[in-house]
Amino acid sequence: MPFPRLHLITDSFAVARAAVDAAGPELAVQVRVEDGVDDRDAYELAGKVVELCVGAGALCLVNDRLHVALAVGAGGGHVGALDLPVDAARRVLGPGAVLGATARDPGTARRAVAAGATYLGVGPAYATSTKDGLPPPIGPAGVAAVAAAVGVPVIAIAGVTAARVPELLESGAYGVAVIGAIGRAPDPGAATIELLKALS
Ligand SMILES: Cc1ncc(COP(=O)(O)OP(=O)(O)O)c(N)n1
Ligand SMILES: Cc1ncsc1CCOP(=O)(O)O
Ligand SMILES: [Mg+2]
Repeated sequence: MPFPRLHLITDSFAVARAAVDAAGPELAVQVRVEDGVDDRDAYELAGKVVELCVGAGALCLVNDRLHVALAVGAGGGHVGALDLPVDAARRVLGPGAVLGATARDPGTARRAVAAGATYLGVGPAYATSTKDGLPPPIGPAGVAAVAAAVGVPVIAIAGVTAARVPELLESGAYGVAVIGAIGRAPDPGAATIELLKALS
């Protein structure tokens, strides 16, 4: 199965289940819990999501907490500027794991790939209310600058909707990552299908 173009970032098993039921192996589910959540709760959620994903052929990734990713047998993890450095994360996960890294500019992107990143989460592409404290959006042009600089999949993140997917693909993005477009949708399964159609 090719690397997934649609990445759902969530801390809800119900949302993950609806999206996996709709997308199966075309989906990556990144388990991302708030900083105040205990490792035990993160472990229990991630274990349920991994079981769901394995049964459907979907990829499960764990945000930040790579020890939890290893403990539950996830496909890999994602790190940003406040997490383990990419080279350390690669050593922790091992050579075969999927390792995502956050980048918003070509220099950071190149360094992350050189350090062992499998894919890059690139943004914030647009403004979003989901996460506070983000730097200014880089827009499709910023995504394009990163995509032109690296040879790994670029997953655009922040403010992503199905309507914005075409311009992101045009900019060179391989795929997208979303929280709200699926997680806050009245019907997460239908929202998942809408995003997959936009990505196809
Ligand atoms: C696919 C993807 N891209 C970017 C991020 C953001 O990661 P990070 O910068 O470490 O911020 P937090 O998600 O930890 O708040 C991501 N998680 N996934
Ligand atoms: C975790 C994260 N990192 C950069 S933006 C973001 C949140 C994206 O949420 P949404 O898809 O609802 O804009
Ligand atoms: Mg992080």
